[in-house]
Amino acid sequence: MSRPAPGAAYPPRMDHHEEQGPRPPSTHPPAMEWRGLSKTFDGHRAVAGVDLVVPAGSLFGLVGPNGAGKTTALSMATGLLRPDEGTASVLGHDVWADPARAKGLMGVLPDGVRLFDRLSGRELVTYAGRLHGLPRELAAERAADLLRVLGLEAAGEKLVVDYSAGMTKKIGLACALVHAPRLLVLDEPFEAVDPVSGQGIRTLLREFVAGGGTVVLSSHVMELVETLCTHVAVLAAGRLVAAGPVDEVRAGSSLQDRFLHIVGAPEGSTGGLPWLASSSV
Ligand SMILES: Nc1ncnc2c1ncn2[C@@H]1O[C@H](COP(=O)(O)OP(=O)(O)OP(=O)(O)O)[C@@H](O)[C@H]1O
Repeated sequence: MSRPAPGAAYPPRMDHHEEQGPRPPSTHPPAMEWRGLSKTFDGHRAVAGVDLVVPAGSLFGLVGPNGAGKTTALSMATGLLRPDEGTASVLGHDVWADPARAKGLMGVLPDGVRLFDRLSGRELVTYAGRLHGLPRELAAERAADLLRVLGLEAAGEKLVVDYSAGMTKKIGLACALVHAPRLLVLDEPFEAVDPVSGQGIRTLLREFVAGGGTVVLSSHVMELVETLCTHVAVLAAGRLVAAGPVDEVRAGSSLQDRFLHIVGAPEGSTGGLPWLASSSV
């Protein structure tokens, strides 16, 4: 799809109250909807009025350069960081006005997960299930299933503090899945994960969507987003600069090329560090 004018919201923001009257109740609310989400840190607008609609049943990739505001936006949208302005809803439930309902529908893998890492992996996933109200036996059964599917069975009794970075990511994903949410929000779920596990997670996410779920994930790996996701949004400097079905956003190019074009990557040599050349010593 075409790139909105710089600073423009996607989809175009409409004042329903003034122009359209109150929005009619929908029987099929989007899986996630952001309206005017904004956050400023120390005078820096990390997220600047972002509107986004995530259709139910989509596998939605969120991409953008380092510091673009992806984690900040996802944190606001999942109830981890209060927005300065704007709203976020999950399947029609406002995340900040009705947090218990919205959070019950969501499974979240935040960036830099802070886990109860003095528990074993099995205990942690079971505990996450209990926090979501699952009976003890069911939580334990699902924890066993998730450890198996994510290749963590052998490490199930090991303390999470002793897990590698990739194992920690996978146990965080297991915690996000244990209550069978309708929407998964995953901040860089493939970071530090080995290729075999990565393939397993791709399959798991596809099956989750085939079973009626929706996934929102952030990633820096364009090939992964291009092959896995149905939709993509590009954030740059806190603003949404493109969004839509992957084929529309990439517009005949690879997503990588389109991304570089959209965010305005510099071309050619950096020309900046001549002292790095071996020949200079
Ligand atoms: N707690 C904070 N205090 C101050 N500034 C922050 C804080 N969190 C984020 N920022 C700033 O907000 C901006 C957006 O950061 P954010 O982590 O959301 O970006 P990102 O797109 O997730 O980046 P990356 O791809 O590197 O993970 C950056 O300029 C960052 O320095």
